[in-house]
Amino acid sequence: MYEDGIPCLWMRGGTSKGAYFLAEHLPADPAERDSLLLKIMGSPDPRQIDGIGGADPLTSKVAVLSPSTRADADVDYLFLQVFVDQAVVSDAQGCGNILAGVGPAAIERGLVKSSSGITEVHIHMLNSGDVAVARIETPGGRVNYAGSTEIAGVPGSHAAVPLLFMNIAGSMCGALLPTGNEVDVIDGIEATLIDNGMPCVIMRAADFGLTGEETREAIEADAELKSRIEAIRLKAGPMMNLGDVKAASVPKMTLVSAPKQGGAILTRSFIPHRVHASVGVLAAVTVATATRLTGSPATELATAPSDGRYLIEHPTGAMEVFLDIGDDGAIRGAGTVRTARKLFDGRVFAG
Ligand SMILES: O=C(O)/C=C(\CC(=O)C(=O)O)C(=O)O
Repeated sequence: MYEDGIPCLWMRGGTSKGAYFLAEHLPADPAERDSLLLKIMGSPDPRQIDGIGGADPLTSKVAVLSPSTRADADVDYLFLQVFVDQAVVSDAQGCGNILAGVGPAAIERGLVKSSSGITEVHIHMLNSGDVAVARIETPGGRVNYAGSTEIAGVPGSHAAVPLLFMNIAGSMCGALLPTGNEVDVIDGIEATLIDNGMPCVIMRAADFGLTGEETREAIEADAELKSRIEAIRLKAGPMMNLGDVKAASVPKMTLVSAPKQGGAILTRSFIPHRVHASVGVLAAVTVATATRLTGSPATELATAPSDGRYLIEHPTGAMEVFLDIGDDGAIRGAGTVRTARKLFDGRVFAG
């Protein structure tokens, strides 16, 4: 049935890359769909040599788009993480980086009608049930990818894709603080279990003997550190209402330290086994949110900005996220700016 290939847009969204499909072009049955996606990406194989995946979790991602089932949205977006070296496809998280390509892809595919100038796309994120708003440059009704916006972790400059999130607390865990505590202790380590768009476990890098400035490669080479962090993750999963997370890509294990480049806080994020080359969008929003608690390890290390603009430092620079904080101190919304680029439009073959 798929011998003639499947229409596929290969796009960079923020600091990630992924395959964007229309749901109507994929099997409706999730098990059949996932086994097809594993073949397309070339998983399981650390090199993904027989597929289009980039042998890194950040380049082994899928967006499935369909007409929106909600009156307040233009398009439905299901995010799927295709594991590189395991035969696993997970919908247990969303992805704010791949989200940056959803508006452009929906317009390219005719799912969303463009305006001349800026097209505002309301995106129903199926993984969490929340709606995000993306503003896409569409001069003359065509998506424009060129521009002067730079984001850390991506060479060059491109058209800005502002993203706005509302009511994302408890996106996958049911509550901002799923255990009801600002701090829990797991295996002797103080941790904030929190979800403001992304389930994260936030711990001090110093509690693992790290400065927080170690490279992605150095951290990944430390097998003992990785196994301590994985043991904590497996215990945190059920505490966060995520159940058994052995085969899930969440929670993200985030080590924090005092900022080193004038930002709000420095991060190293396990996603969950490899270390992120930068930081996830919704993960950055969640870390910024943790710095506003009273007792979190993130709070004591952070330098709080006065204007709601949090620079979340990461291995390749810093990501700015904006928190819209009400007079009562509650976070009403969050935003960031990403860029996206269409890399390839064609048909992909599953073999
Ligand atoms: O955490 C990951 O696995 C990678 C992500 C997630 C993301 O974007 C987010 O947190 O919103 C990414 O940077 O693409």
